[in-house]
Amino acid sequence: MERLRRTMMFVPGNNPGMLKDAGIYGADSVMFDLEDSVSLAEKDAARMLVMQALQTVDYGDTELVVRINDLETPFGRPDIFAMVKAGVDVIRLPKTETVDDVLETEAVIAEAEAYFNIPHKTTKMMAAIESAEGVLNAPAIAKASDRLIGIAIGAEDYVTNMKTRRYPDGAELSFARNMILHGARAAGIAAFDTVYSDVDNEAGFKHEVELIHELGFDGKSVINPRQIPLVNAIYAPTENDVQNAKDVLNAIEEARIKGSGVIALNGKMVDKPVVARAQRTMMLAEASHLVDQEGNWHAE
Ligand SMILES: CC(=O)SCCNC(=O)CCNC(=O)[C@H](O)C(C)(C)COP(=O)(O)OP(=O)(O)OC[C@H]1O[C@@H](n2cnc3c(N)ncnc32)[C@H](O)[C@@H]1OP(=O)(O)O
Ligand SMILES: O=C([O-])CC(=O)C(=O)O
Ligand SMILES: [Mg+2]
Repeated sequence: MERLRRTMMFVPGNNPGMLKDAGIYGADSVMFDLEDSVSLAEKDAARMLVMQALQTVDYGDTELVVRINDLETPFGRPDIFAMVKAGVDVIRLPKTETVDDVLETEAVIAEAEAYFNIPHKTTKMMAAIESAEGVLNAPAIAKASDRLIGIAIGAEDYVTNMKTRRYPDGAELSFARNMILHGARAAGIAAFDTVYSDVDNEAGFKHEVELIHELGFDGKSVINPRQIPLVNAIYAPTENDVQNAKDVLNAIEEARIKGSGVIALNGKMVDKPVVARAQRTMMLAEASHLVDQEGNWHAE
């Protein structure tokens, strides 16, 4: 079954309390940060702390991601070696601009795996795109390595590069979001939306999540545990969605028995793409524990 990645929670790598408790809030993935939330003076200490957390804390089946410093900095290479050694699931490359950025990072990951006798390609990657150059290269970046599980937009750096700022309607991100989504879908990998920094603005956050859900993003980076249930609520199929999906699947089965690939259900055409969407709804409902294995609704 496809892995759910609705929420990926940033956790500053220099905060031992947050690192220890990061797994308890129900994020699908946690992302320990060694990059922009850590000051230069704390880079080495944060790397040690994150490594220790990965090796000692039980995060259950939460996906473990680390945002490293890029290889242009003196921290990038030691970050990769430490995280590969500690068994991180995914390394997130920040500020990715070109295919070469991905390939250079991948080469160091492969070197670290060989050095620590870890099977080749154990460590997955994701690339954050945070500039005009990166956005224009998004489709190629998404196809640059078979280690990539997804690409993400990093809007704070992106709007800075674009000489604008973030606005409530998100018009300034429209082109970048669409490039990243199309790049990801064309490569068959996941697309992640960016952080929403105004943590106390619940209405504004929900508005943004509704927009990115409608566009087709797999999920969103979050910076605070309070944002997690808000994303999950918008991504969860409703009981009505599940019923409709089941009706579609039953109707197409009836059509198949009659030797047809198309049938009308309540006056609407049901054919292959409608069936594919219904199957995805059932997959999401099952992965979100809203239905049992027979597809019966059992949420409270
Ligand atoms: C542009 C970029 O690069 S964004 C990525 C880098 N930025 C980050 O990683 C920031 C991460 N987030 C944070 O540091 C914080 O959530 C802030 C500063 C935004 C808000 O902090 P607060 O107002 O203290 O948050 P809040 O009061 O909601 O915290 C409630 C609890 O959740 C914990 N918590 C808050 N954010 C996080 C987090 N990101 N990860 C883990 N735990 C967290 C707090 O430690 C607190 O725990 P406690 O109740 O045991 O004391
Ligand atoms: O990737 C993110 O969502 C956070 C980030 O670094 C940015 O917005 O610049
Ligand atoms: Mg950034």
